[in-house]
This record gives sequence, structure tokens and C-alpha cells, in this order.
Amino acid sequence: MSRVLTTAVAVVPITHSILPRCLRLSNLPPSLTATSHTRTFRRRFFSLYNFRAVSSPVKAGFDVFGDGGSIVQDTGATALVIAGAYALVSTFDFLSERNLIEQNLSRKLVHIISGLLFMASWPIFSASRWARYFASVVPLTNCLRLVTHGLSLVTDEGLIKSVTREGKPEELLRGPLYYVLVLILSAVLFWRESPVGVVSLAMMCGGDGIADIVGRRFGSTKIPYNKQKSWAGSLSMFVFGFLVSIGMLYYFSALGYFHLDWVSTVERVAVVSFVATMVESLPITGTVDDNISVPLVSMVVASLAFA
Ligand SMILES: Nc1ccn([C@@H]2O[C@H](COP(=O)(O)OP(=O)(O)OP(=O)(O)O)[C@@H](O)[C@H]2O)c(=O)n1
Ligand SMILES: C/C(=C\CO)CCC[C@H](C)CCC[C@H](C)CCCC(C)C
Repeated sequence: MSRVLTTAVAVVPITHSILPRCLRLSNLPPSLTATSHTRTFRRRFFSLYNFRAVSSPVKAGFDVFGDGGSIVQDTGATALVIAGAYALVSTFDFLSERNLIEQNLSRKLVHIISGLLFMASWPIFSASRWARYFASVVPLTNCLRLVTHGLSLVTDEGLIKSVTREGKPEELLRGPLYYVLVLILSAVLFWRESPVGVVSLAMMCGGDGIADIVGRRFGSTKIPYNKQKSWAGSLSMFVFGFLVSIGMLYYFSALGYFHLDWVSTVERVAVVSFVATMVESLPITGTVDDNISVPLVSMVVASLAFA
């Protein structure tokens, strides 16, 4: 059984036992899990960047879990990505504070960029079965930040201005909070060994984010069943969500995390993108936030499509 599959199967029982059978990585077809050649590729990739494919506790930076991981690497990666998140939000705060970028565009660019960069950072974490939990500390930290600021326990005008629509603290407790909770769910449930989480986040971050930007600017022709949404917005969500999904799948595939048959993958991603776009176009935003409906529907459809 490949090392990835071994790790996945050994992943913390709480994750493995609550997953429905079709979602469990150990049930993914062999074509979707790393094989020996990809382990070699990954070892070469990480040796290129001086990330060691570890073999012993002393060299591993304290392989405390005994699974080839490195608590030093995972702790460092977590700190680095947390710093990156803070820098990203501060950058857009700087731009929106000085009216160099309008507030809603700032919010949507943070929506698009932060989740995709978070996902792109996953390979810098170790091979440990606990790495996904270290990575999840990043959105969890931001979750706590959003809650404390959303409840006005702490005030940070920069955060509020860069990620809210109208500058009200309580807005942080809706879209942005759901967003970071989905990042945690995807990292813990799917991590970098399954295309399901990758496609779901690509649709939430890339697809849903671009729909707002394009729809507000070019969405004059509204959708018959939802006058708040437009054909331009939905079409851009389908196309950009599809492209970002394929791009992120290629990224993880090239790093050896999974092996995809690209003809069927393009078809499957197109189906996920279409269904997610249809759901996003429905007049349900008042009931279910897009940051919940889009990723959850994508997870279900992608699990069926890739299973
Ligand atoms: N398919 C879509 C999606 C969005 N829009 C445009 O973008 C605006 C905001 O879209 P929405 O998805 O409602 O974004 P918000 O809910 O405001 O933002 P968030 O998802 O971050 O909460 C809509 O009023 C509309 O003008 C569009 O034209 N077509
Ligand atoms: C405005 C948002 C959603 C509303 O639709 C996005 C809110 C984003 C959070 C405030 C910050 C999230 C940061 C990520 C968890 C980590 C990004 C790390 C990367 C290296 C920048």
C-alpha cells in the first residue's frame, strides 16, 4: 500500500471513522493515490527546497508521531502561513483604507486569494498524518479573530474594512466565518490526498469570488429565477471555477499527491463546476450563505464524481 495511503488509512481515527465510506481516502481508486514514482518525485521536490524526506527522529526535526513527519516542519509551516494570512489582510486593509481599491473588490479579492493560497501552502507541511491539523490551525486562528472582532470584543478597523461589505463588525460572523470553517473542514476531511477538497475550495474561492466581481460589473442581464444574479456572473463562476479547479488539481498532481486520468477529470470537474454554479445562482442566499452552499454541494458532487 502506498505511503500516502498508509498514512491516510492511519489518519486520526476520529477523521477516518466519521467519514462515509465513499469519502474515505482508503477507498479512493488506486489512480487517485500516490504511487512509488510520485513518492520519489516528492522526495526530489522537497530535497530541492531543502525539505527533507525524513527517515529518523534526529534528522526529522522530531518525528514525535513516528510517521515520517516533522513537528518542527509543521510548526514552522503553520507559523509561516499564519503570518502570510495576516500580511494578506493587512495589505488589502492598506489598499482599501487609502481608497486605492474599493471595499467590496478588496473583500472579494481576499475571498479569492486567501483560500487558494492556503490550499497552495499544504505541500510545505510534513508527511505526518497530523500535518492537516497543523495546517487547520491557520483558518482556526482566523476563525477566532473573526469571532472576537465580530462580537466587538476587540476592534480592528483594518480587518473589518478589508473583509466586510458595509464595514459592520457583525458581518464577520457570516460569510467570512463560514469561509474559514469550510477551509478547516476541507483540510481535515480531504487534505492534499483527495481531489474533492481541492475542487470544493477552488469553487468556493475562485468560482464564487469571481461571480461577484464580474456580475457586479457586467451583469446587466439577470437570471430569470433570481433577479439578484446575472448570466455574466454565473458564467464567470463556471469558467473560472473550472479553470482554478483544474489548475489546483494539476498542482497537487505534479507534486505527486495523486494521480489523475485527465480526460475523465476534466469531465468530472465540469460537472462539479456546473452544479455549484447552478446552486449559487439560486435565490437562497438569504437562507443559506454561498460560502456554505457552494463548497458543500461541490464536496458532495465531487465525492460522487471522483468515487
Ligand atoms: N452569479 C452571480 C453572483 C453575483 N452577482 C453579482 O454580485 C453581487 C453579490 O453577489 P453575492 O453572491 O450575493 O455576494 P455576497 O453574498 O454579497 O458576497 P459573499 O458571498 O462574500 O457573502 C450580486 O448582487 C450581483 O450583483 C451576479 O451578478 N451573478
Ligand atoms: C472575505 C472572505 C470571505 C467572505 O466571502 C475571506 C475571509 C478571509 C479571512 C479573513 C482570512 C483567511 C486566511 C486563510 C485561512 C489563510 C490564508 C493564508 C495565505 C498564505 C494568505
